[in-house]
Amino acid sequence: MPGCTGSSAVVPRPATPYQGDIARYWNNEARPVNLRLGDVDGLYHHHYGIGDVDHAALGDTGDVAYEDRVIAELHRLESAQTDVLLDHLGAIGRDDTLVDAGCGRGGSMVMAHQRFGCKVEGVTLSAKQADFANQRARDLGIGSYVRARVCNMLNTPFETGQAAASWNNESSMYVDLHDLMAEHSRVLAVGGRYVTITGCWNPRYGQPSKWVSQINAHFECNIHSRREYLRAMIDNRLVPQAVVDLTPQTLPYWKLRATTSLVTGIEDAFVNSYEDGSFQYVLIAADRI
Ligand SMILES: C[S@@+](CC[C@H](N)C(=O)[O-])C[C@H]1O[C@@H](n2cnc3c(N)ncnc32)[C@H](O)[C@@H]1O
Ligand SMILES: CC(C)=CCC/C(C)=C/COP(=O)(O)OP(=O)(O)O
Ligand SMILES: [Mg+2]
Repeated sequence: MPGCTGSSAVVPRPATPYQGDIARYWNNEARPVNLRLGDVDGLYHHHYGIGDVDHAALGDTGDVAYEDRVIAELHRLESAQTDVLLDHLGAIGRDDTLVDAGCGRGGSMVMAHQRFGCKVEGVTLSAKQADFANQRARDLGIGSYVRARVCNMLNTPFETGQAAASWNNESSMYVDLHDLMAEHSRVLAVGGRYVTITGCWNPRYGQPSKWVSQINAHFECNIHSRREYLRAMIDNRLVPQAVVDLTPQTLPYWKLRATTSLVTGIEDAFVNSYEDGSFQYVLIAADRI
């Protein structure tokens, strides 16, 4: 993808036909489950939630406002997921630069800036997402800190060693992991921190299960195995210092989501694969040595 742009005015050519398809997927994506949750507080996520459901906050299922409370609770759990990712970035100062690889509509970037006060650079293949994220940053008065560009995460415009920390939040299943970790390793300062939260198939199961295949088809992505993450990191000077199995913590989110009118049809594949052990929801944090 030659160059990167901060707007949809000039969109660089995708590096591969596949990336063109992924750009089209996200340029066309407008699922209510994502927009209704983001409308709660203006933080728009494209990832899943973790944590216990606050059933007291949901109230009576017969209330006319019940589904609105479920939407707010699902969103709270998705923002809680971002907080756990940010907890693993280490000590970040106001003068640092963070990189969000596959930034979506920018909810994690806004939360990172709100927590650390620093610059957050995001890349996405989707011009629509980049424009949306940049408009949200302008609306919040943080446009000089939070910026999304249309750019391939495997070929970013960032200087070598520029970032104190970088992450993939449910965006690593669209690229080759060795290519990805090589680019993070280049952009990160020595001693910097890389974090990913991802769904990955469990090598103890053997191969991707039918549920994992359904998720791949649903999102046009290519879920990796947990071992591939660790191997690609270690081969690229990224030494894992935390590997956290978040599977038990994401199941409550999925079971609550499956009760709403916002279901997209993929809920059973996530619940079944998490419960049969073929698929895991994992956070990996690694130090750039
Ligand atoms: C499921 S969304 C996650 C968005 C965001 N990380 C979040 O947590 O809300 C996946 C994102 O990865 C981006 N993506 C996929 N392949 C990419 C690539 N090669 N370069 C840059 N972004 C990519 C998509 O454009 C999309 O924004
Ligand atoms: C854990 C894995 C394998 C995720 C694949 C990446 C992905 C599409 C995440 C959710 O995006 P979204 O929030 O747009 O999806 P949905 O419409 O289901 O909420
Ligand atoms: Mg979603």
